[in-house]
Amino acid sequence: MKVVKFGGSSLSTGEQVKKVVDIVLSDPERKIVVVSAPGKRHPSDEKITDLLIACGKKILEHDSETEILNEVIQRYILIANELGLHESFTAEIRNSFLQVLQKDKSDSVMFLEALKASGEDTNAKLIANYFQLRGIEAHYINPKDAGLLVSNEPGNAQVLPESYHRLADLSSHSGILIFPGFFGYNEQGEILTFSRSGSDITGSILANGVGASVYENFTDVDAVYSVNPSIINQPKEIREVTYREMRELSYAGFSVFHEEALIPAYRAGIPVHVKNTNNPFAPGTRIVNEREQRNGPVVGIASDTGFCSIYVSKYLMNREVGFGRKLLQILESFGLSYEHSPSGIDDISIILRENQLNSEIEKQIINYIKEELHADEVKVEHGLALIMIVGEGMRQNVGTTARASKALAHAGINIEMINQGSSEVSMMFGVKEVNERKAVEALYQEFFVGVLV
Ligand SMILES: Nc1ncnc2c1ncn2[C@@H]1O[C@H](COP(=O)(O)OP(=O)(O)O)[C@@H](O)[C@H]1O
Ligand SMILES: N[C@@H](CC(=O)OP(=O)(O)O)C(=O)O
Repeated sequence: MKVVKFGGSSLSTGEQVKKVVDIVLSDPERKIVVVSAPGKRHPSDEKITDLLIACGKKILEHDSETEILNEVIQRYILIANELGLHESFTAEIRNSFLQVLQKDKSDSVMFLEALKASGEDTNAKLIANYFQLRGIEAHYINPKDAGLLVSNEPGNAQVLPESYHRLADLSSHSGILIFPGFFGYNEQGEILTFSRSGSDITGSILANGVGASVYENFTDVDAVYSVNPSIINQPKEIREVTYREMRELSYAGFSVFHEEALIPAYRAGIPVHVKNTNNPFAPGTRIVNEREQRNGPVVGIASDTGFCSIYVSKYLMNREVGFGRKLLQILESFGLSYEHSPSGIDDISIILRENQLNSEIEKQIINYIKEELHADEVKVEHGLALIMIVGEGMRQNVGTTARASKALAHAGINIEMINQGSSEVSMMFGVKEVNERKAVEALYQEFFVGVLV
């Protein structure tokens, strides 16, 4: 049995939904279908989820939501009409949104959670309806009825372990099951969403629960590319990548697959296959436990912006017991999470996402570290991009750091920091954000041009 997930880009129009249904029907193993809300039809379009968030904010600010709400409803009606669904169903769509808007707003966060989830929920109902119109036994499945329990973390929910055995029952359900992605329910029966793009996570959880033979993730590109295609035109495709490599690449910027979506599939040993809805016969990319090392040490180069570093130096820091702990405790007291912490004998840098800071918090942290830890110097550097080169082959291969540093030096890029992950499958370079593209291009040239991956 296969679990198949279709992203928002695969469901943005009626034409796209028809392709999705054809793909599902072309393989009888494709039984559980996870769907996102309709995504962008063209680059300047808006995703339904973004429209719903904007709509919810208007309501909570007592502003008029009518225009955005109509836009949302019209998008579904357009799709429903393209698919030839019955008029009574289009009326149902309108009513279901109006019902969500009637919900209690005293807890604004939970109200927004329910509104966000209604994008996937409505789409799952719509798609089930279209399967039925084509004469196929298909059922919309509600995540609460199926037992998808999640933690109480709005916009960042985590699956609760007891979900898995409950979800296992889906495998004995008749027909094709259409399951809305992106959300589950807490123990009180309230809706909570995963982090953005989290339908990938739903698919992986279901694949684990039913013990699928494969989790197919359909999107709008032929494969996971070795580098973000918006930086390099037509980059090399990755045929096979390990869970560990993909986890690092997703974390570091490969938005094609959600960074949290690998773990459930990995734990159950289920391969993930990324494929293109618009070109389903392309081989795609397989995410597996082990792969053959054929084409050099690096499988992919990811990058992301929006980081800053807190640099702390103190003479003889290495001899001071508990220095690192105290420093991290200060960050914890401000509720900050950190990404990396490269260190030397007398200094340490803590890399954070800079959207967690503002000038006031920054000032307080600097003073706190100076006073509590008697640091010689504390400074914050903004506008950093992190470039991650990833590959299992880096563990056995000597000289990868040297090649990468040389390539960056040739391109005239100053490396602000280097950090090699303890797993030795990744190496991170911090550069100024303005140099992100140039750095990725230089590294791509070094590790991929002329190499078959
Ligand atoms: N390394 C990469 N390989 C492939 N696509 C990538 C990569 N990095 C970023 N992307 C982007 O991810 C997009 C697909 O992800 P997303 O828009 O979330 O799809 P979906 O709507 O299917 O969930 C691609 O269109 C591409 O622009
Ligand atoms: N619709 C949700 C969840 C999701 O996974 O969407 P997509 O498949 O379009 O990335 C979001 O936009 O976050």
